[in-house]
Amino acid sequence: MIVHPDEDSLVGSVAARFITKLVDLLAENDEAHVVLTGGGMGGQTQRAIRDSSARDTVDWTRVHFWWGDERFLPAGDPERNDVQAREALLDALPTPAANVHPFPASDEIEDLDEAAAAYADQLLLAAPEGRKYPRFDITFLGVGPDGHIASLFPDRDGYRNADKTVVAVREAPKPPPNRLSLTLPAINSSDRIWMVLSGSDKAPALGLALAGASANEVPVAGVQGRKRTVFFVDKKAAADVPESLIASSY
Ligand SMILES: O=C(O)[C@H](O)[C@@H](O)[C@H](O)[C@H](O)COP(=O)(O)O
Repeated sequence: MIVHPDEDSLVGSVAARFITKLVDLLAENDEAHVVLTGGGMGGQTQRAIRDSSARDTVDWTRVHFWWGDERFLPAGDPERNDVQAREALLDALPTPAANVHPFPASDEIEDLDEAAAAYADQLLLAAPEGRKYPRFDITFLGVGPDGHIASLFPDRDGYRNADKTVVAVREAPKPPPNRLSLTLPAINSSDRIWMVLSGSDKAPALGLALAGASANEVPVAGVQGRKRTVFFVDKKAAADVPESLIASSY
């Protein structure tokens, strides 16, 4: 857990760390796969990456972008996570369009379940032999006040089904009601999961997750990357975090 005094220093430091990590990953591998999130902190982090003076140290042509979830809306809708990410970051990068992998839009595939299956197919196409999804290097997640991550909300079925990589989400408590999301196993297949959250409304969810709440009640409690899982938070979000956990899990 890394605690920053305020939002600006939080997103600035996550952006710097992301750029450094990508440079290292691309020195070792031909490509890197990054999973983006929607929400306020996702957008702010993306803008901080775009505006970083170190941005051009990354060979962005070898980076692939995926999303952890999407709001099921028509292509180009300003509420879509991919539209927000293009505006905040991707449009400023030389990444080829073929490396950007948004979820289907509701005017491309009308049926939500078919759209979920289509994204699962896209993941499979990019997967190494015998796997269902690419090797995700870094997955960003925001966390809702109810502890949701991506579009995995509390007390719902189907998120932990290891056979599935993508789920159709209906009647989501956060608008819009129809969404698409990676499942928890797909998220947890990522080498690194970086959760970025700020504000006192997030403190109870973070406190519960760290106190051992079930992933069913507080989905963020089920997040566990293969190599590292880090919470990047501001002081307000860390209000209910025991002192002993701060920085020690980093
Ligand atoms: O589509 C979305 O809205 C998200 O992917 C969602 O999971 C978001 O990351 C959290 O709700 C946190 O959002 P904030 O950072 O705005 O609190």
